[in-house]
Amino acid sequence: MPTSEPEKKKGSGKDGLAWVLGYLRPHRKIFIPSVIALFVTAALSLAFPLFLKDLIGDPADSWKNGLDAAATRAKADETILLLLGVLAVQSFIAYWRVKGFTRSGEAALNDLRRNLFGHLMKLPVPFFQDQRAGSVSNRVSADLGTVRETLLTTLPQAARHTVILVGSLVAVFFFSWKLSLVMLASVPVVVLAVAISGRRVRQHSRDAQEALAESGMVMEESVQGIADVKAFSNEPYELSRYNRSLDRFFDVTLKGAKTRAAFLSFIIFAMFGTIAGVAWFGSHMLASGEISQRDFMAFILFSVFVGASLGSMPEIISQVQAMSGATERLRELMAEKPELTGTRAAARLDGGVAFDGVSFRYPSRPEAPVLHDLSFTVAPGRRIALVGPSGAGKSTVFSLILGFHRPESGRVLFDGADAAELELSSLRKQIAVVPQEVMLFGGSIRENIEYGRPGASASDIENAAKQANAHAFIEGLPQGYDTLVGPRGTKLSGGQRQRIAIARAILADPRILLLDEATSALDTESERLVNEALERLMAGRTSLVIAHRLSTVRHADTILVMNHGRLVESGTHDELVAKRGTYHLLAETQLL
Ligand SMILES: Nc1ncnc2c1ncn2[C@@H]1O[C@H](COP(=O)(O)OP(=O)(O)OP(=O)(O)O)[C@@H](O)[C@H]1O
Repeated sequence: MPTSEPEKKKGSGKDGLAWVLGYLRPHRKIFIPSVIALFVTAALSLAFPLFLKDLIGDPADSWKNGLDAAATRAKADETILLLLGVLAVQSFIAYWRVKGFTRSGEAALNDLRRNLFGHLMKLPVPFFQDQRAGSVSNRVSADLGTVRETLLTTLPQAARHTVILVGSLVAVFFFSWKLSLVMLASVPVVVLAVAISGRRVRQHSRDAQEALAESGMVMEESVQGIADVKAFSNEPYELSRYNRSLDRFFDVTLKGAKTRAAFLSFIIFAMFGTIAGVAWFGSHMLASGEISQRDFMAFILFSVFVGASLGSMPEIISQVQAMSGATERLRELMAEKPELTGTRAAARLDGGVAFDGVSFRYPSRPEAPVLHDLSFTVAPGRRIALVGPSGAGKSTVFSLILGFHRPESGRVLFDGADAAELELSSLRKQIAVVPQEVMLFGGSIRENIEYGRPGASASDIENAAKQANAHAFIEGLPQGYDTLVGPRGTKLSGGQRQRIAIARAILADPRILLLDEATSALDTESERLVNEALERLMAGRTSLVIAHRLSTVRHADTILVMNHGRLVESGTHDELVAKRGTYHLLAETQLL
């Protein structure tokens, strides 16, 4: 994530928790009863040691005190029935609690996921250009996974263990304050250990998350570019890259594991060592008749509960800390500024486009100016060819027209109105792009064409395909319009993909057309079909074409010749040829 954004919210763990809990607010009607049920079941689980101490302790005491064995048995029968009753109630409530938690938690998480995705969609193009492939999506899904785990598993656990801890502590003091004091002697040591290692555990978990996301990114890059990977026989290289990132993850995890392992083993020793010590002290008290068998049993059972709850706290704390790291990153993402947009909705455009003294450099490379004081005017309905050597800035002109970037100085104008004042979405709806390398979305051909105007009728889609010279070949496919095409349309040829993109643009019915002509040659028939489709698409619309073919430039009303981000020549083909300047050179050397 770029760090240049001024508005970065660095929340504390508590803020992060409050942020996540904020998403639970709309679902409180289910969440709050679930929390209450959680406390009730936690409290009820204390009944277990309470009844158990009677079952185990009473017979021993009555035997010692010479009481009637039959009465003791009857009391035990009564106790077990009560205990089973409590367990049944506890299980019944637990069923609803788990359901309620899952329902409200997952609903809240879905709201969060929706909000995040909605916000991602609003972020400016440069934000994504500055990221490596998949890094945003990988990190978001890893972080959401952590938040989910904490919300649905760890927080309920924390609440349960807290209730059990407090209840058990009250119980141990009640049954023997003397033994309790012996037991509690170890608590300050444990608290200190938690305080010291907690921060380190948190840092390690954040590092581990990042390292894992990094390896996910390597996989994503390799999978996305699989054709190139194979073409260059670079599988071993990619494997070694993946291995390196896994090793890094492993190292970081191991480092974290050391802290956690040391912490856990310390806790285990302190905890169970204390219980053993207490049992020893208690048996002395028992021997001198200072405590009854029943109370001693109660004390031991509740101490085990105290130990178990305290023992689970480090895991809970480290998970909550992991969540606070995850929410911190998610909130940073939410704090990224959305795309700047004007407020005035662009009315139906005539199609006039102009650059007025536009200078521009990419924020990621501020040292390299890309456009210098570029000015040109395109009258509505005209056809403009942009030519120039590679890196001249032609695609950048398109990006500025689409509002992906804002000029550093100067203005981009539509029908004379400053683009900065116009609402981006209303503007983009009137612009269509036919890129050089057409990427089709995973889905049917119909859906891919419909992307130009979501909700278009089947007949509109077919008409668009007919005008784009695509209908015939689509009908020829076994599943026709329902044929599924891969994310990159691998099942279709370049020319076919282009005609689908043209059909999409025809359906969108834009006023302005941005066309990046394919450099790769199509066979003559395919090229004729594509050109015919393009002619129909361009008719009556303002078209800007990054041209690579002489036939295209010949038909342009005006040719803009760019070099090093400047407009060096403009005019018709004949005028420019006569000038014997840059264009002439480009045409001669077939560098168009
Ligand atoms: N996202 C980006 N971040 C930084 N620099 C960029 C970015 N995109 C393009 N550039 C740089 O801007 C300059 C102009 O690039 P642009 O893609 O507009 O040229 P072009 O004329 O379309 O070239 P080509 O015909 O090869 O596509 C180049 O020097 C390029 O390296």
